[in-house]
Amino acid sequence: MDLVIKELKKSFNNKEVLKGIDLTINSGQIFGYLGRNGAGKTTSMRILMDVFKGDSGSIMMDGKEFKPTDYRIGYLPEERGMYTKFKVKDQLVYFAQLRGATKKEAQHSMKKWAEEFGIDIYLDQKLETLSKGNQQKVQIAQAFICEPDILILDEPFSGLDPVNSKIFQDSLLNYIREDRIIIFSSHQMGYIESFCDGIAIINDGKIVLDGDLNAIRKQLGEGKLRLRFADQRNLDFLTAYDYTIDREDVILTIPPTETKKSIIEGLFSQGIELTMFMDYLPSLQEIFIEKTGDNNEKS
Ligand SMILES: Nc1ncnc2c1ncn2[C@@H]1O[C@H](COP(=O)(O)OP(=O)(O)OP(=O)(O)O)[C@@H](O)[C@H]1O
Repeated sequence: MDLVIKELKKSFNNKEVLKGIDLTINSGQIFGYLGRNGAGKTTSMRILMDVFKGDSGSIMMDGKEFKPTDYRIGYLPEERGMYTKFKVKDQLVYFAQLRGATKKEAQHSMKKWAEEFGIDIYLDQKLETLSKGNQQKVQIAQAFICEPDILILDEPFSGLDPVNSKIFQDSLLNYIREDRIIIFSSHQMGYIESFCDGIAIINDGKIVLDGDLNAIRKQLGEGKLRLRFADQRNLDFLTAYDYTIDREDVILTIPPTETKKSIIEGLFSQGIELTMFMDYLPSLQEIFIEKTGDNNEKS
């Protein structure tokens, strides 16, 4: 499946929140959607969910107009919204039925996902009697129930301890299928880096970067080298170069007159003890700050 969003705009009270979003989201992988607080992520996801309409623009699925009612959509909202006074099992069955399941299918799916996330022992308890982390697992089970075609997860890891994070990561990776779209929004860059192939960064209502994460890292790292020296206290031999320090490493910009090879050979010929050198690949955090930081906002 290919979900293609074009020129999507949305204003609230005359304030333009989405300023013409262009995005392509492919099935069969986890798509990472990033942006600073208030950038417009939730607004875009809510339009996809048909909570409200965009003011203009188009959303197409496989070349046809996207109709949310044609798909099962699982949503884990950032502000968790379940009924705290209801029993866990009743809520899960309710959400399954909302997604079009019969009572029998709903019961079956409720049991399956409750077991998957280890909350089957709480099924007869009211949600409010569970710990925060266990409530979070109920919310996650709710998103997966009835195997949605489109799964939208907003900060799914918040509140999970490392063991439960791992259970959730495994479930998420198992869930990937060619006929499923998974959209994952988080401020925790490590998770996006470890799961997502395609990413998009939204800043102030516009997409400022999108594509395959590995390709983006390669492209943005071009022309730079990561070097590590046995002794980093005195780097006088680098004065001719433009470089920055990243913990124990030096990130060096290759000048137009030189190549990777000439730099390394030059260092060796001076007898400098180089313990590691590699192509520089910026982290997602560095990319994010570069694309959404204050300097960028002013430009
Ligand atoms: N229903 C609404 N009415 C008025 N303004 C809204 C509404 N929903 C969102 N906004 C505004 O739209 C902007 C984008 O909000 P949105 O929730 O989409 O951001 P976000 O990227 O999801 O942020 P966060 O990372 O903080 O969750 C914000 O300025 C927000 O105040």
